[in-house]
Amino acid sequence: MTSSFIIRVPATSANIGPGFDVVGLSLSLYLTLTVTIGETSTLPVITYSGEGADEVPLDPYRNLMTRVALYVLRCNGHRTFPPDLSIHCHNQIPFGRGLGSSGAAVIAGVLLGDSLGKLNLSRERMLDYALMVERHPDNVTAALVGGFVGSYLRELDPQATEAAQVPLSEVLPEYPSDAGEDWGLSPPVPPLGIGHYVRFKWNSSIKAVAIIPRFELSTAKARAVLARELLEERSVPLPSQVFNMQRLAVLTTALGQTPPDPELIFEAMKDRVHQPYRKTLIPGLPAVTSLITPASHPGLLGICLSGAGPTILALATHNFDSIAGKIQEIFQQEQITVDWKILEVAGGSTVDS
Ligand SMILES: Nc1ncnc2c1ncn2[C@@H]1O[C@H](COP(=O)(O)OP(=O)(O)O)[C@@H](O)[C@H]1O
Ligand SMILES: N[C@@H](CCOP(=O)(O)O)C(=O)O
Repeated sequence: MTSSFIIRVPATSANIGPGFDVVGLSLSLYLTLTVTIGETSTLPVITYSGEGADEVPLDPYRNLMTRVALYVLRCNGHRTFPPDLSIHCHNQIPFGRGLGSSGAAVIAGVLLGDSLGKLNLSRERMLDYALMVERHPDNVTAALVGGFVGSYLRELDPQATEAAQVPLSEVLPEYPSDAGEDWGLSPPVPPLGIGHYVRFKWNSSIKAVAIIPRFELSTAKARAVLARELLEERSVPLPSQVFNMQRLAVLTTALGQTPPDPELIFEAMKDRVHQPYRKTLIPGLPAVTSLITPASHPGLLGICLSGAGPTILALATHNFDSIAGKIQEIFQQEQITVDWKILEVAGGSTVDS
């Protein structure tokens, strides 16, 4: 007899300008896993359609989602995947564009491990597992709980801090193909309560226009440039930190107000902590964030880089075509082709039978 269930995880846009590694917004593009147990095969069979289908590994010991699921299972006393497992993934979230595809894959893996092991983990505990893999909380928290979310990593005691910082290679090891199910050391179990979060209000008249360049920029690369630049200056200058904190404090309330105030939000979505350092990787970014305003494009509320980029996120209540058209024109001048989508703020991840 076969049984099946469906896991659905939304895309996310992190930072929203000043909230680097702090805020995330879940968006209506989804990673959907249809999981079936009872179709005979020894190893899990993964099939894939949609975004990334031509590049994602289908080997369950190489695929990010199933490696995370195996991590969760092994931390909870299961040696490996249950037999006779097949997983079909349909993915609408483009890879390496700043729309949280890896965060969604990590959350899908945690939910998969939880369901396969019948673990009944709480959301908070699921977040602990996700944070052992993706160590900035903004994307994974918003993907798990949905909405406009702020989060921080808790100050843990020294032992727990060490446990939460074990190298990623120990959390998600390379599983040797000839080792059967005996993979040696036990996996590092996450300490309790690594992250805390809160959901902010969101005015439902606000839509997210995602302008998605047709090139990939890995988050690792976009974080490396940041590390390099900041290393040279030693730290983010204090005036830039204050600039961002002032804006973030206003933004988290301003996006829930009725009616939304374009002047307030446009200024509150500016950033001096990460976008200036990333402009070398995203030609057109300075022009996009300076040339289009609520005065030139009524309906526009604010513009920022989505996550680590290269996608641009424009928040707006109307006039979506003309806002996206102008951003497309700026990218065209840099010989960059884009696609764009109008997205809603989504609910959190779900598992349904
Ligand atoms: N559904 C998925 N299944 C397996 N791996 C995925 C999936 N989605 C993303 N990934 C992995 O994450 C990488 C992209 O992550 P990242 O560079 O953080 O960009 P972003 O999260 O902004 O899309 C992909 O190249 C792929 O290796
Ligand atoms: N705060 C992170 C967010 C990365 O988001 P992604 O969608 O690009 O993975 C960062 O800015 O590096």
